[in-house]
Amino acid sequence: MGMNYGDYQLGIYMNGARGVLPDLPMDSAAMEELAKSRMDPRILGYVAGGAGNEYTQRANVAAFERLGIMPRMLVGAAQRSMGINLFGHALPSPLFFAPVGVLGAVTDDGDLATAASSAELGMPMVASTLSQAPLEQVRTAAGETPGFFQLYPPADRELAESLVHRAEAAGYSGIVITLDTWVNGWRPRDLSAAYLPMLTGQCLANYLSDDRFRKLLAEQGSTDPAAAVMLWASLFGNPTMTWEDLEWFRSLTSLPIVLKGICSPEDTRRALDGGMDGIYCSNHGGRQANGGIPAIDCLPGVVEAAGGAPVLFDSGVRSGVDALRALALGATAVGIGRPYVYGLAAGGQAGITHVMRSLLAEADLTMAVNGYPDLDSLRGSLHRL
Ligand SMILES: Cc1cc2nc3c(=O)[nH]c(=O)nc-3n(C[C@H](O)[C@H](O)[C@H](O)COP(=O)(O)O)c2cc1C
Ligand SMILES: O=C(O)C(=O)c1ccccc1
Repeated sequence: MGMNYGDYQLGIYMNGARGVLPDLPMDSAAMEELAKSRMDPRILGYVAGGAGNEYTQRANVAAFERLGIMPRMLVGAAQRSMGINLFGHALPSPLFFAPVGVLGAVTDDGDLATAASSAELGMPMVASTLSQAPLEQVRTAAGETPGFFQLYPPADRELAESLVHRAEAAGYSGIVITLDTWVNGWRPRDLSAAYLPMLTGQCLANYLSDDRFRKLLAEQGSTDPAAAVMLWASLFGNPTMTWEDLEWFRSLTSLPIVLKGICSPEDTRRALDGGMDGIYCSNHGGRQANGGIPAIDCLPGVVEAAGGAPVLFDSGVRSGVDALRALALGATAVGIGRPYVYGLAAGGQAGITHVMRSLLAEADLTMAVNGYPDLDSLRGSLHRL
């Protein structure tokens, strides 16, 4: 008899039958509450907060509730498959770890704990440029599971090249270039605490360990930590980038490149015409711009314009059912963001793994109940409420 991800449920009930309750919460909202009680208030504000009055952040989540899955009976869905193929990699599930740049500020080993969960679950991690452990160590900790490196292209092109070449050498399977964070959005929670983790020197390991960055630092005259932070701040973003730079992106690597932060069909076509290999539809969880469109409402247009190219999606996924909704709208793979960060804060690596297993189990059981044995059959099953 094959295994289904939903079997995680049975183990929990069996434990209960011998008097053992789960030591971690069973849904995203409860996990978030527990994490909040265990987090430093400034880190909590950074993770939980978003742009402006956080309308877009809330709307991202709320928009999922308007999408209902039609149940179909007597389909014989005893075995479900959630496997996907992404850039030639056969993956056991469609979930992945969205890039989060302050994992190392949540717990010292946050990046490595996430990578260890990635190894354990076969679920790819998109490793952020802003990590506390250098990208090489993160890759090693992810073991056999393929992973992607998320690049914030710095203003210095040689530094960008150096980071990409390091990612290639370390064994990453592709590069995710984030386009929506050239400047930091207006974030009242962080402003009230006057707190940005990177400015206290956290999560800059990829820069501090980089030959090009160190050369630039040496040229500045001072190599003390404050000077390194100032150099980082001056190089981090590059708001002058335009579509003209796609050729340069393409020249950086022969690995697959995915552009993150695309929400419009026009931009989707432009990216693919310019030689990009995939699209990552996301509004950064409402952290960057307020007053936007819920990301899930942008997904159908992006999928259509992508014409079969892989479409990754994140922003607002809080349950296994939300993941199914995004897959039913045509996403190839679904990124989990804040929920696994709360798992990390509440329970370390075991907390991350529990969050991901719970999402997978809920998705699998919902497919079983509703009569969808695989992800292809889910397509077109959504009804707008
Ligand atoms: C604390 C935090 C840090 C993040 N850092 C990065 C990052 O370094 N690079 C990036 O591309 N996206 C980053 N993101 C955005 C996530 O990849 C993702 O788009 C977002 O979390 C999705 O929204 P959700 O978590 O509300 O579902 C970050 C998100 C959070 C919550
Ligand atoms: O917090 C983020 O979402 C993020 O990715 C970021 C990166 C650099 C500066 C500010 C925010």
